[in-house]
Formats: sequence, structure tokens, C-alpha cells
Amino acid sequence: MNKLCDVFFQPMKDSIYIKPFTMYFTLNGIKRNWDLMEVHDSVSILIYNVTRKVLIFVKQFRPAVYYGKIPSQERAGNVDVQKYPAELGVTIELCAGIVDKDLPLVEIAREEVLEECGYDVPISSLKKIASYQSGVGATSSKQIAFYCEVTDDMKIHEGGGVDDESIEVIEMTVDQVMDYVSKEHILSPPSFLFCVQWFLRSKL
Ligand SMILES: Nc1nc(=O)c2ncn([C@@H]3O[C@H](COP(=O)(O)OP(=O)(O)O[C@H]4O[C@H](CO)[C@@H](O)[C@H](O)[C@H]4O)[C@@H](O)[C@H]3O)c2[nH]1
Ligand SMILES: [Mg+2]
Repeated sequence: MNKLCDVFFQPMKDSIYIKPFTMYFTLNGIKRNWDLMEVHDSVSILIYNVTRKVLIFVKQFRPAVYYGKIPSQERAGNVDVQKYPAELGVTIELCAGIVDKDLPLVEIAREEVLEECGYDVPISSLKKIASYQSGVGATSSKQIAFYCEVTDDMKIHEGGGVDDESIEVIEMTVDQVMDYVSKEHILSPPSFLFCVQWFLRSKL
């Protein structure tokens, strides 16, 4: 249960996570410009616990998702959190993290599995599924998705993330995940959908 309060929005000041730019260019003789953001690349990991045959995901409050749930006319001043509770911004995602260190991607993926989900896995257990653009309209970052099988005895702590992260680790059976992805709208990113479909297609 997330306890949310004191919510308000402000135009962004300098950020180490997001750098906005306008790109000016001439393409096929036509002068144009495009507003975009530089963001970090990322890794994501689809984790399957073979001991109990469950997929491991993370549930977390996403400010950007929450923002999207607040009607524009109610974004000035403090947000009424009774009317707009934290749950509106809670997503189900793959374990994932930004590439903000000069380390091999597979090592960053291994660290995320440990920090967010509590499983201490060997590098050799991480298999690359795909590499793709995580955004194309406003951001240019790419994401590299891995698949990782774990066993119960690799679990060395509860997970939950580091520093101010507040992550809940959840487990779903194959039936539960099939049911979840067939809902009318799911609060999960496309990378989640893609990797789950990949799993259902190639691992079952
Ligand atoms: N953006 C931002 N603004 C802040 O003000 C801000 N303040 C702190 N941070 C820090 O950024 C890090 C974000 O956590 P992760 O490294 O675990 O990355 P994720 O948020 O899981 O994002 C991944 O997974 C997503 C789902 O697949 C994809 O969509 C993303 O592309 C992908 O990067 C944390 O250390 C957090 O403390 C901010 N980050
Ligand atoms: Mg993360």
C-alpha cells in the first residue's frame, strides 16, 4: 500500500535524467525541427522462477503514469490524493534499470535482478532476448531485454530496489499472466507485453 501526499507539478529544472533538445534539420529539401529528450538506455529482465513455475515482476508507483491520470485542468496546485490515489500510477513491469554505469549490459542486468527482486544470479544465466528502441517520438533510447531463470535458493533478500525506490516484487503463474495481458488496458509498458509474449511463444 503506497501512501501518497503533497503532490504538485512544476516545469522541469535542470535534470540529470532527462535532457530536452530541439533538433533542427533539412530532410528531402524541407526545413523542419523536432522536440526530443535525451534519456538513458536501459536493460529489462524477464525472470522465471523454475522452482515454483512463476514469472517475477515488479510493481511500483510511476510518477509519469500518475501524471497521465490527472485531468489537465486539475494539474495546477496540489493534487487531491483522495480523488486521485497512488494506485492510479502503480504499474506491473519487468525488472529493469537504466544504464548509468560503464559496465557490460549483462552486469547491469544482474545487479537489477539482485537489487529489485533479491535473486543473486550468475551472469551466465542471463540470455539476451532482443534490443529495440524504447521510444521513437520524444526519446531516442534503446533497451536491451534479457531472460533469466532463477531458483528459490538464489533468493537472498526481499528485493525492493535501492535508495528511495519502493518496489514490490510479485509473482504470476503462466495462467495469471495470460489473463493479465488480455485485459482491456494494462498499466504495463510495451517491453513487458513483448517479453511476456516472447516467453509464452518460445518457452512453453
Ligand atoms: N526519470 C527519473 N527522474 C527522476 O527524477 C529520478 N530521480 C531518481 N531517478 C532514478 O532513476 C533510477 C530509475 O530506476 P531504474 O534504474 O530501476 O530504471 P527504471 O525506472 O526501472 O526504468 C527502466 O524500466 C522501464 C520499464 O521497462 C523503462 O520504461 C525505462 O526506460 C527503463 O529505464 C533510480 O535509481 C531512480 O532513483 C530518477 N529517474
Ligand atoms: Mg527499475
